[in-house]
Parts: sequence; structure tokens; C-alpha cells
Amino acid sequence: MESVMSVRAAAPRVSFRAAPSQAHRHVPKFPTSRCSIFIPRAPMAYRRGSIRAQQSESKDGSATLSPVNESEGNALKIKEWEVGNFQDEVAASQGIRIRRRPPTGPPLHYVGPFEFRIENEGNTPRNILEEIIWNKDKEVARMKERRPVYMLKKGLESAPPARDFVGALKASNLRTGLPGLIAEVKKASPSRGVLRETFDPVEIAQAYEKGGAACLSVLTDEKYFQGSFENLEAIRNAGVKCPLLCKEFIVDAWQIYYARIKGADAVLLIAAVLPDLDIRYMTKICKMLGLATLIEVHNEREMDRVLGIEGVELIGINNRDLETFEVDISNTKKLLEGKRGQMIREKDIIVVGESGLFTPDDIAYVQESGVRAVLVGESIVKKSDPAKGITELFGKDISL
Ligand SMILES: O=C(O)c1ccccc1NCC(=O)[C@H](O)[C@H](O)COP(=O)(O)O
Repeated sequence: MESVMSVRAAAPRVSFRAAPSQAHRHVPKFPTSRCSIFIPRAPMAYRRGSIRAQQSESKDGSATLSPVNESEGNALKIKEWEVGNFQDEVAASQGIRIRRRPPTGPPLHYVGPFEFRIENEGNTPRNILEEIIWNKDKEVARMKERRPVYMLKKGLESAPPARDFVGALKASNLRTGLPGLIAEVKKASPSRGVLRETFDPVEIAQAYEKGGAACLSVLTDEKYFQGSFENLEAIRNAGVKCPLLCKEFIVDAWQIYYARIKGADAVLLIAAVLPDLDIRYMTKICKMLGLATLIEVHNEREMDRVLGIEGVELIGINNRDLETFEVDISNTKKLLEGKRGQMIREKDIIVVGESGLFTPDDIAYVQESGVRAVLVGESIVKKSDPAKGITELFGKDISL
């Protein structure tokens, strides 16, 4: 029988247990295993994918490995943990605070005859965005197992054609002299709860189109936003002409293929989550599939990283801090001042002001700051007639 002992120190909490026997345990020689750490060359999503291909996930999402024996299994877990930490270190060096979900939980540590695990050793999300991302990591791993990417690629042939998302925003901006509107089909959000009880995504999308929206954003995350890929597909199949942004938390290129076969014309990439290499790689995949990428930033560091990436056409400035939910529309102005604004104009990048826009004054404020498009959810989706909501938001009928 193993004896188990829990020790609560100030923090963190550590639980010890005596190791069953020397024969059953693999004592990692950390200097050696650290030296032999696999140095990945492909982008993060793929590096993680390659490691995870050796594991399967149970219904509740917990990972199970199928090792030949216990010590090999533990060695693999340790390696996965180390690779995960290494990837998080690379991300952190770019100012990314969102860590990726440790695939198998933290490894056991060994001191003499004891093995122990430090609770909260990186295995609890630190904020809502991190929680969403960790949940998405699990969700995508499950979906990928059911439909690997080669199957999705077959579906591309029958997908509806990709439409020009950026072109629609530019045309609307030219036609109205106001920022092109990306109207969001959003039932609920972590910060605001349920926004609209009676929610018919197709009806809302048609109302947005009638009200003059240039493009639509459709939330597909189910757990936190009560959205779905069925909503995206239904809107596309209903004949709505506005190009569609798949508003998803993309952590893996698999999701880009999936969005495309469900009828998306554009996808969102969040710089607070994805390192540069992933953004570059995913942008290339999008180009190959005819999708536009809206790359979202929230602070100067993220903006500078994205401006350093070749071929970026569309940048979203989120006024909402996704870690704290604080909304401040002056964030758009701040990120477009000085050299950054100048570079954006030189590169002819379309900037989208996102979140917290409720009045014609708000629209005027972000337009004066330099945006040529806006992404709006709450203020229009809550209105009984979302088409009228658009007219109220802009202070004029923009459908004409
Ligand atoms: O809206 C949230 O609470 C939220 C929480 C965590 C991650 C993302 C979140 N929202 C995504 C968005 O940025 C907005 O849906 C979008 O910009 C529209 O914002 P709003 O007009 O304020 O509804």
C-alpha cells in the first residue's frame, strides 16, 4: 500500500506519497532529460500536435497515454510537460501571458523515496482567456480525433466559395464614409451573460444585412458564448451575402480548415494567444484557402509584433481586455497614435475597432482615431430590431 501525505505550506500546496517501489518508477535525471529536450521547428500548433498524437483523450477530456509500461509513460509525460513549458517560454518571450494547457498535468517530482506533485504548478488557468484557451485545446483535440485534417481537406471541395471579406469592408467604408460594420451574431458572453434570450441566428444575420452591415461575425464557441458552427453554417446556407467571420478561439490550424468547410470567409487570430510563428503559419494557410485573417491585438507590444508580420491586411484593436473584461475605447486611439498609425497607413492595413461601441459618438471617436471598420456585438444584438439598432449606432441609415 502506498502511504499518502499532504503538506500544506504557505503556497503552493504539495502532496507527497512514498514511491511504490524502485522498479515501478522512472527517476528522471533532469539535467539529461532537459538536455535531450526536443527542439521543435514547426509552428507551435504543430509541435504540440505531434506530441499529442501519441495520446488519446477520455470523454471528460483528461489525456490518457498508451505507454508500453509505466516508466515509459511517465517519461513521455515529463517530456510533454517540458516541451509545453518550453513553448510557453517562447510565447512569454514575445510578451504572451496566456499559457497553453499542460497536456497531461504536471509531472511527479522525486526526492529520495518520495514522489510528489506540486498543485497549481501551472495546471490551473489564471484568467478567463486562459480558461477558454485550455478548454479549446481539449475540445479541438477531441474534434481532431473524430475528423482528422485529411478528412476536412476532402470537404473543402464542396465548401461554399470564400468571399472577399476585406473588399466588403473597404467598399462599405467608401460608400458610406463611415467605418464598415462587422455585426456580431452573439448570444452570450463571459463578461455580459446572455445578451438576447430569443435568439434566431439567421433572423439576426438577415436583419444585420438589411441594416447595412458590410460583414458579419459569428461566434462559434459553445461553452462560453452559446454559439456554434451550426449557426455559421445556417447563416451561410440561408443566402446571407455579407462575408462571414468565424469568431473562434483558434489554437490549431485544424480549426481553420473546419471554419472554411462550414462556410467562413475570414477567421480571427488572437495575438495574446498565438506566437508570431503560429500567426505567420496560420495566415499562410488562410491565404491558401482564400480566407481573410483578422488579427486581434490589445496592446502596443501585440500591435508591434503584428506589424512586423509580412502580408497582414486586417488588424483588430480590441478595446476589451480579455483577461479582466475592462473595456476602454481610448485603447483604439492609443494604439493608432504616432509611428504605429503611420506604418498602418503606409501599409494600407484596415484597422477594425472592436468592443464597447454603443453610440454615434463612439463610432466617430474610433473613426477619427484611424479605423476603417468596427466590430460590434452587444449594442446591436440586444435591440428587438437589430437593423434599427445599426441605424441608431451610426446615427443614420447606412443601408442606403
Ligand atoms: O465579450 C466577452 O465577454 C469576451 C470575453 C472573453 C473573450 C472574448 C470576449 N469577447 C469577444 C469580443 O471581443 C467581442 O465579442 C466583440 O469585440 C464585440 O464586442 P461588444 O460590441 O462589446 O459586444
